Amino acid sequence: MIVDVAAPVPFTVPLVTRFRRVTSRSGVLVGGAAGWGEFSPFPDYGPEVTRWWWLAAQEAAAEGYPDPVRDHVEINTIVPVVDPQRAHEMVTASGCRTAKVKVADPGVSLAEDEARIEAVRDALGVSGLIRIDANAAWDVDEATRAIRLLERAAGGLEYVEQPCATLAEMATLRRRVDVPLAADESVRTAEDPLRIAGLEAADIIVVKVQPLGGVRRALAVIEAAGLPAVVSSAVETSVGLSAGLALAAALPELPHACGLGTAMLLAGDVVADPLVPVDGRLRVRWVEPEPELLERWAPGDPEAVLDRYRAAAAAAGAAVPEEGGL
Ligand SMILES: O=C(O)CCC(=O)C1=CC=C[C@@H](O)[C@@H]1C(=O)O
Ligand SMILES: [Mg+2]
Repeated sequence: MIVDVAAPVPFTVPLVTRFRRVTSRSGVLVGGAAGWGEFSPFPDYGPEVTRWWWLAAQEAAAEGYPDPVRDHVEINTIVPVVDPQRAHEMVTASGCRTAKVKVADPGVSLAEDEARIEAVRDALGVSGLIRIDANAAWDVDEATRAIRLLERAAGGLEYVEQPCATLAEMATLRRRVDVPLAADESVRTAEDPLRIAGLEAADIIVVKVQPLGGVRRALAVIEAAGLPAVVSSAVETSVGLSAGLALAAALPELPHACGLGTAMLLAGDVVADPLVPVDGRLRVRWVEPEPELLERWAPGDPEAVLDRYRAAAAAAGAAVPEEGGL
């Protein structure tokens, strides 16, 4: 698939809080006949992985998105590893009824995770939902112990996201604890969800559009897995978030809040009216970057960013234009 567009526009936007060991998000925006797409893989990925992210951007630009079946999507707020007071403030300010709390970060104690979760419960009230994300940090025994403690601190958990690294561990843990388990890092290729379902390793799959190569591919993966999906962002600008919003809007069933509330983790955005949830929901709409904002967020080293884009395109077996503007 080759897109008939102006050349890709590189950007770098700082994060307000360090997240996933990065302090800024860099990538490329690509405009086409159907709209705008974002290519923003995390820095540690090589072309064999980033080619999927490239395909997602091309889909948005060239084909656009499937028709939505809903006009709003319920959103969870995200609580990074911050102190309890900050966690409380973030949840209150978000207006969301569901919060996802990061836990088990290296060097952070379980007691600190408990205190953060208690603050989140206080901010949400009894009717709110709390999910936690351990990013594969625990083995089965550690996970069993931590989940019992953190479930008590939360007064009930909606689910635990990727407690352990492997599907075998997840399957064992799932038989030991009552809390539902969600697979995130274990969902990176189209085959993964099928294995998860087959091994009964998770109750829910977390799905991100860019790593799966686009909205249509993600829809097919979810259908094949036969598990409820939570659509999450890859901490993108509002252009990338709109691909997640399109996926969430097109899914026949959407029983959980989606992880698309990450615009506020960025110090700025490329669109004039960013996709920030209002009353815990995002209205389904598509966005366009503003030329002045693209200038503001132009990277110090645009060639380095564009090189990654070209390498991804080459890995995907396509050619991309070298030069141009908006
Ligand atoms: O799910 C959300 O609410 C927000 C997105 C989010 O948490 C993540 C996005 C991208 C990379 C991650 O480390 C992180 C996650 O692990 O889920
Ligand atoms: Mg996760």
